[in-house]
Amino acid sequence: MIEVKNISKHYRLFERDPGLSGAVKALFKRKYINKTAVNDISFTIPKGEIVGYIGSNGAGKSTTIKMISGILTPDEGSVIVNGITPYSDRTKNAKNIGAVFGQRTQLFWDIPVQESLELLKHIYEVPQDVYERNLAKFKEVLDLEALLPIPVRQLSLGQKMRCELAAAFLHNPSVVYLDEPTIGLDASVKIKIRQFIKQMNKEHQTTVILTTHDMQDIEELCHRIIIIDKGSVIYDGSLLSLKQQTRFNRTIKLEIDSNDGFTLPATLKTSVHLEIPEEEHHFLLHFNNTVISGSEIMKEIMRDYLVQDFTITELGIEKVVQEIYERGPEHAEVLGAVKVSN
Ligand SMILES: Nc1ncnc2c1ncn2[C@@H]1O[C@H](COP(=O)(O)OP(=O)(O)OP(=O)(O)O)[C@@H](O)[C@H]1O
Repeated sequence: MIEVKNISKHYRLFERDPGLSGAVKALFKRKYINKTAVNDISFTIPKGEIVGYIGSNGAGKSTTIKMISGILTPDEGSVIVNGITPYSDRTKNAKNIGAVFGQRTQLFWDIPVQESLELLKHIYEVPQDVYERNLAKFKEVLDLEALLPIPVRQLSLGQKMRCELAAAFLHNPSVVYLDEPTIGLDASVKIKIRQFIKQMNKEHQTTVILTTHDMQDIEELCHRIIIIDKGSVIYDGSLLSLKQQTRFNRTIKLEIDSNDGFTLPATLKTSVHLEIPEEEHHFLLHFNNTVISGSEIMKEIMRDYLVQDFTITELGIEKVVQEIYERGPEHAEVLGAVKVSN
């Protein structure tokens, strides 16, 4: 169980006037400004949940994760993870958690992966039988066998990431923080990694906080997402409800046999948004399926037009989230996708 209560983090930044005179002035008098990276964030994550923690670049994701995992201390507020305050009790906290932080490694650069894992076994005091069982499983699910004799520095990005995940889950931690675990990886490695996270979560009830810009990761792994923007939570809820609440969550691609163009029937004007793409005789109709169904729309259109073909697609999460990022928290209400939790 993770309880985050009203945490904020401000960075103190050194500010210098431009040019040579600025550099000289700064030698004698330093000017600082405060930058708020995380602003009064609260949420609770029960045991066994996989939560996607997402936001655009610089939104404050890493800063939040660093506070929850004990690397940084919040300036205000508090964090409790399984009864422990992570930044106050770092040693005890380390035994309970696993982490993969993007480009950084917890494996030893110059020695074979197997020896790195052995060392971590001792550091985390993992019983031999648990170690052997886990290693056997990791070999199978992450396809590790061939990588174990190789030093980390000789591994490709995807190979290294598979080993990092094995290291993060080696001691059966109750909470795992994953910061961009699939960044830059090819599709087959991404699939492997997602399968592995799912399996570990299912078998051990591992709580996972996943930070990623890859919306496929979110779609496949997380029922709940927390979206932050400019340091504040702008959405905390299910992925499904985010999609449903978005202004348009479906699109009909329509091909009609008409040289006179296409106008929306009056009955659809309030519920359907028409987009006219470059392609001749093709039209896009955006709508929300909780307001009007695709078949109702098609019935109306077929009264006036000869429809050659049509397809209905669901709005991908990329689009939903992109719209929220672009509009920002101040416009999120218009989008109808906001449920602020704190
Ligand atoms: N050590 C630091 N010193 C000063 N400012 C920092 C520091 N770390 C982060 N920031 C600033 O705090 C804000 C939040 O940064 P953070 O790294 O938490 O964002 P993020 O959501 O993880 O971004 P990204 O997706 O790009 O990794 C940014 O404006 C960043 O410039």
